[in-house]
Amino acid sequence: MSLDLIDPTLLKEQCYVDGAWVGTGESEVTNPATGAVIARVPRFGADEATAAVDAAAAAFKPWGARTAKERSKLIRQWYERIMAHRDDLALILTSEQGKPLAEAKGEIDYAASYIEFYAEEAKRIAGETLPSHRADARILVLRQPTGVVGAITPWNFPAAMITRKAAPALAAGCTIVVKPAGETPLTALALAELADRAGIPKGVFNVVTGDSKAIGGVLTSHSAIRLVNFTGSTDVGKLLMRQAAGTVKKVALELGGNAPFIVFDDADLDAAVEGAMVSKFRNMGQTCVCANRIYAQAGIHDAFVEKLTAAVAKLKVGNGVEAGVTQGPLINDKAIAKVEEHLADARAKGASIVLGGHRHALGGAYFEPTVLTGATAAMQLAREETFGPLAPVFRFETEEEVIRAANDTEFGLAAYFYSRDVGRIFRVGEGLEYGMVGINSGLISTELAPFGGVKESGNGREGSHHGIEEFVEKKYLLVAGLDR
Ligand SMILES: NC(=O)c1ccc[n+]([C@@H]2O[C@H](COP(=O)([O-])OP(=O)(O)OC[C@H]3O[C@@H](n4cnc5c(N)ncnc54)[C@H](O)[C@@H]3O)[C@@H](O)[C@H]2O)c1
Ligand SMILES: O=C[C@H](O)CS(=O)(=O)O
Repeated sequence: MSLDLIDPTLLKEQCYVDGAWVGTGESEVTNPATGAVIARVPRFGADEATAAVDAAAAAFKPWGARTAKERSKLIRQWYERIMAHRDDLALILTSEQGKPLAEAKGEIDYAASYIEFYAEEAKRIAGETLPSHRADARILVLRQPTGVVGAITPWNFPAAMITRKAAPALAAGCTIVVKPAGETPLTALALAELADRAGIPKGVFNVVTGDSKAIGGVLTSHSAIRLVNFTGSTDVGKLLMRQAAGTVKKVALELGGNAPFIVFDDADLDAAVEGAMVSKFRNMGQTCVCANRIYAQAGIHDAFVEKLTAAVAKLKVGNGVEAGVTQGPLINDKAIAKVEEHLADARAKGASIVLGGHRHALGGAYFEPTVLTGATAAMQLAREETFGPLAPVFRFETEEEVIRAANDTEFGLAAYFYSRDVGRIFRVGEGLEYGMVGINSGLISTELAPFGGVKESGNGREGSHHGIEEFVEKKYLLVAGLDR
């Protein structure tokens, strides 16, 4: 089945290794909106993954030997080709992941923004000299590329989760092997095609699809891999961390979340509803930074629930390629089952459904955007990431109580709150144990900020000048004998 692309050659059904398209399509890629098979990609294993890492290792020294300006120019050319093919990339993304086309175009812009940023950052990776302890010696600190990067990425952002790693990696002089999620390989392969067209040398950027355990086993053990860069669930992140320990690799982890979204009595209620909508229902609730628990202070609770429900009722569920659709399908039946499990548990423990609460009449992987009230800490949805269009509202009385509740989780990725009290903004902003806090905004992600979490949400930072640190090693030279 072909997609209605302007450039059909962007739909790749082979892996990209060492500048060549290799393998034959065995694993089906399906459209979650229709269940139709849209492509077949190789089911590579350990041998093919090893060949990809060997290619990346062979390309590492030559790529690192290029000047920063040369790397910058090539990375910029990759950005320009992505933007030139934005609509096709968005259609491929929606077809394999399900998000509405408008959101997919937004993701392509967001993904490209990391490449644009790090094309420039490549020229700003500077070393330093430090005051020496000896008159005859000088201390020079170099920042050199870490080495070959093994990247494993999730299905919910098939473009951005790859460029958030590949862009700083290439900027630093690293080479990379990417294993995208089995559900959404086509976007990654299209990005590889555009990297090739941009003139990124062979072996620098490689994409392999297939057996995640076998490929992950190579990416966490091959001696040439110096950084394992993972975005996905906390459970898999812990597994990869253990596997990487065997060869003492650096590990950068962007893991699961359980975001609290807090609305105080002094909030701008309309702004809070707008923020809750974008934070909760973006990508049908399938983002790591989605509001997972919505806390409404007693004074505004009922008014907030009424306004939120009215906004949710306006969401349009359907195939993401259809005009006006704001909620596509979830990625698969397993995702639906998790939403239903959380819903059933919550209702059994006293929650009430205000809106939605059922599989959508469209069938398949569609689910009604849902609002619950009466949510409590005893419910599964308070402890686990729902990853679906389920908005549970918790009532609270005091600032101290809600900070305790918000922090009562092993996760620490994103948190949000709405208040116009400057003292409260600093007390709560500093008191929340998260890597990122949105204050009076439900959308916080940008390439200009260091995205990442604490606790069991991970340890890496992606974006801003901080995002280059994972990809460089500091080495110092002590140059002595300068008095002879
Ligand atoms: N913190 C972030 O920036 C961020 C961003 C997106 C998604 N996520 C998290 O990812 C999860 C959803 O994505 P998902 O379902 O794709 O996560 P997942 O952990 O199931 O899969 C992520 C990737 O890991 C691979 N994988 C799975 N098991 C593996 C193994 N044993 N060895 C090697 N690779 C393996 C998958 O094929 C996929 O490519 C959610 O928890 C979400 O919060 C976090
Ligand atoms: O799902 C995780 C993504 O990192 C969300 S965002 O697009 O960066 O906000």
